[in-house]
Amino acid sequence: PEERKLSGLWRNELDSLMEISAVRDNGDFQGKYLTRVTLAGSCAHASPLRGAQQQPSEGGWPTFAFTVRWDKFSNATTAFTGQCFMDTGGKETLTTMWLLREAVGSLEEDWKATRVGRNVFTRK
Ligand SMILES: CC(=O)N1C(=O)N[C@@H]2[C@H](CCCCC(=O)O)SC[C@@H]21
Repeated sequence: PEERKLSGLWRNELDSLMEISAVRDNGDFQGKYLTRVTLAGSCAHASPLRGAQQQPSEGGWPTFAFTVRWDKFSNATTAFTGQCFMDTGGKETLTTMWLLREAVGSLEEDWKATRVGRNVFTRK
């Protein structure tokens, strides 16, 4: 099947940008996530991301997962997982769900440390 790879520039519904660099033969990739959303009013930074995608030999749309380390923001990390789809017009979308883990000061606060959400990305 033609290369169904995630490399390139993507934008989500919050207008955040994700740049995925070359996808290796084993599906590994890395890139940068430029969020437009800052929880504590800090300015936007590019955060490193690493992940891996499937490359199904029988065709079909690959699933993937990646993590973003929000290193210039705070001690937080997000794990995204999802699948790439193409609509009849040839437009690719990445539908994802994510878990955002923020650092909390004590085990007693652990209950409130993880958020879940959805993001849809289309090529920029
Ligand atoms: C304070 C802090 O850690 N962060 C902050 O203020 N913004 C980033 C992330 C924003 C993700 C929004 C979703 C998107 O852009 O698609 S949540 C953790 C990090």
